[in-house]
Amino acid sequence: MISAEGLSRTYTSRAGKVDAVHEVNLTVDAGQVVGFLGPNGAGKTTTVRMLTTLLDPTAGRATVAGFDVVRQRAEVRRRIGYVSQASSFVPQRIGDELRTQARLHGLSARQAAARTAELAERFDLTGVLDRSALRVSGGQRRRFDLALGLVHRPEVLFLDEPTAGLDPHSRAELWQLLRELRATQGTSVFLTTHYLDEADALCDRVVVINAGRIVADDTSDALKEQLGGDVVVLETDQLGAASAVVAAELPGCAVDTAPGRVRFQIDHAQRRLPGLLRELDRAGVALTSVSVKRPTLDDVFLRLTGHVTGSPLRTEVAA
Ligand SMILES: Nc1ncnc2c1ncn2[C@@H]1O[C@H](COP(=O)(O)OP(=O)(O)OP(=O)(O)O)[C@@H](O)[C@H]1O
Repeated sequence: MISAEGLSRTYTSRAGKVDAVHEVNLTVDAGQVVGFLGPNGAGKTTTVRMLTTLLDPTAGRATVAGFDVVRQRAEVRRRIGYVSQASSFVPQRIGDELRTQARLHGLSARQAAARTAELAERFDLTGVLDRSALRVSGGQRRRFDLALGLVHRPEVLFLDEPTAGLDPHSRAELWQLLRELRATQGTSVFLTTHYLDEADALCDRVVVINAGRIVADDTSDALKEQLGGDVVVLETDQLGAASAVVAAELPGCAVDTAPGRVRFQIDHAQRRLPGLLRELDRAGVALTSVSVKRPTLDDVFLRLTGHVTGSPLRTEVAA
């Protein structure tokens, strides 16, 4: 559905040249939901603008829904939906805007009214169809943006930070809608986000870009696996005996002890812990607690990019 080879964009300004996107290779299959992550200035928007025909690449090529983004711009546009970060200024009433968009995409007046009713129902907008998009809540506004992007039943939907600025409740609602969309429509989705948990929860694959280059492209689970397994902490007063059992059962595993606890890292802890716990019990080691921490996508992101993402969620939580 999306294919990019060597896709590049260099900006030239008075300050000099910026390699905003450098030789990006990318594929997104039909029905896949791919999260596109990167720190500020990494090249996400530039990539999305090229894939949505809004900006010409300076090198390389890309096809979306089978059409070239430069030579077959109109064909691409007909088949994609793009919900941008800054939703457009829409003074019209929500219902009118949905109908107008449907007519612009070639639907008859009757079909446009039917499509509007269908989208309003699906995105829970029925009660606000007579209101201007400037007079609804943030969550309703994002749902309206999404409905607008889907009016013409696009094959590929581009979402630029779809839940930025939403409160946790509206965010959860939007996640649910995106999951339903994926389950029922088979639409391919390319979603940029700063929220690592969003990529984890919604996406089949995560592509990480840093300084214009793709630095990871895999499932979030596979990326987490690369971090070297789960961190296990055993709380016990019998440090010597506990570390000896761990060392014997998990040869080569680095064991770190501190007063009251033994800590180590292993792959697939859930599968390997029961056997280890049996051996500890057999050796007479009393444990007061056992905890397992899976690496998070934040850990992966930090390792790949060296940045802590400017996650709006964290700011919200902290505020
Ligand atoms: N029109 C432009 N002229 C010159 N440089 C630009 C232009 N647009 C973007 N850049 C530069 O290109 C790089 C990539 O920017 P881009 O907006 O694609 O990043 P981003 O990953 O979307 O960032 P953010 O998460 O902050 O939105 C940055 O260094 C940016 O300053």
